[in-house]
Amino acid sequence: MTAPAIGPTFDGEAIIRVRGLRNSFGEQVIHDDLDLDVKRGEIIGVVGGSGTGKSVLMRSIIGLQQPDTGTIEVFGESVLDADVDDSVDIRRRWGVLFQGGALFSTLTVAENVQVPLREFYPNLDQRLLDEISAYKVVMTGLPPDAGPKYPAELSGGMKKRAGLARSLALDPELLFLDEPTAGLDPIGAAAFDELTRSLQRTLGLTVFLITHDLDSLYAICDRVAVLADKRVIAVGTIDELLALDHPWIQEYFNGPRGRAAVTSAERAATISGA
Ligand SMILES: Nc1ncnc2c1ncn2[C@@H]1O[C@H](COP(=O)(O)OP(=O)(O)OP(=O)(O)O)[C@@H](O)[C@H]1O
Repeated sequence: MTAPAIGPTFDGEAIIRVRGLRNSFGEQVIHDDLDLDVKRGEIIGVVGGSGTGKSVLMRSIIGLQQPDTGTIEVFGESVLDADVDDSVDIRRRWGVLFQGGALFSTLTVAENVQVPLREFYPNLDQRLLDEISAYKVVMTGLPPDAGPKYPAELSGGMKKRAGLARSLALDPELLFLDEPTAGLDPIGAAAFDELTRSLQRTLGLTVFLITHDLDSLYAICDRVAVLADKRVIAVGTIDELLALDHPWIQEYFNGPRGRAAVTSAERAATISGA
């Protein structure tokens, strides 16, 4: 069964297409008959209560979690049936920022950015690796002298940017971000949102964004997918979701934090339009 179709009919190209996904750990069923389409070029926010399986969904899509059943296509290719060569070709085209950044603590920022480059292009010479990593560091708003620093020498916001720089190392078409603004103060989080939006526009990225941050949803997401009851119960713009009579959706978007996010989004729109 597909998720309720709400809002405009989806007629664009699906860069991610998930059908009938089921994931379980022992007796615990996380997803059951989950469907989701992600359109090329959009920022899709993925929300849901804690433990509803947002990260497991992302891990399934990127091939780190073998589902019980279902199909997952990315770039029109089946992720689950891909042979080793196809799998490398697919993985080369996406970047991932895991929850917490997951930087290698014993490597500098530049070396962290070079990890995927070395993995996928083992013959690149060191000068080129240094040039590419320096470019990615600056692209994510870090000062150029951040390259030789170790993660422990960076602030929380800088670590996130370093993780983002690494996820962009291979010039991906598709970016997976798992709670990128968690742990940042509101100003740092807003700056990271702005960076995500600007990179998405400049580089023509599609972004799969798992977040609890209502401000991020309002500020940068084109559509939002809601996980509940083991599946995606609705996908649409926030206005479209607000029109649905689902208790979790109403509580989430219309609760005190949701209303505060609307106010701050309206304020930001007024300032940028002034
Ligand atoms: N490798 C694993 N083995 C067993 N259970 C797991 C494993 N990975 C995830 N789970 C369980 O699957 C459920 C969904 O986890 P997941 O991390 O996807 O939730 P989430 O929606 O991302 O939550 P949060 O918003 O708190 O990060 C949780 O109950 C979690 O304990």
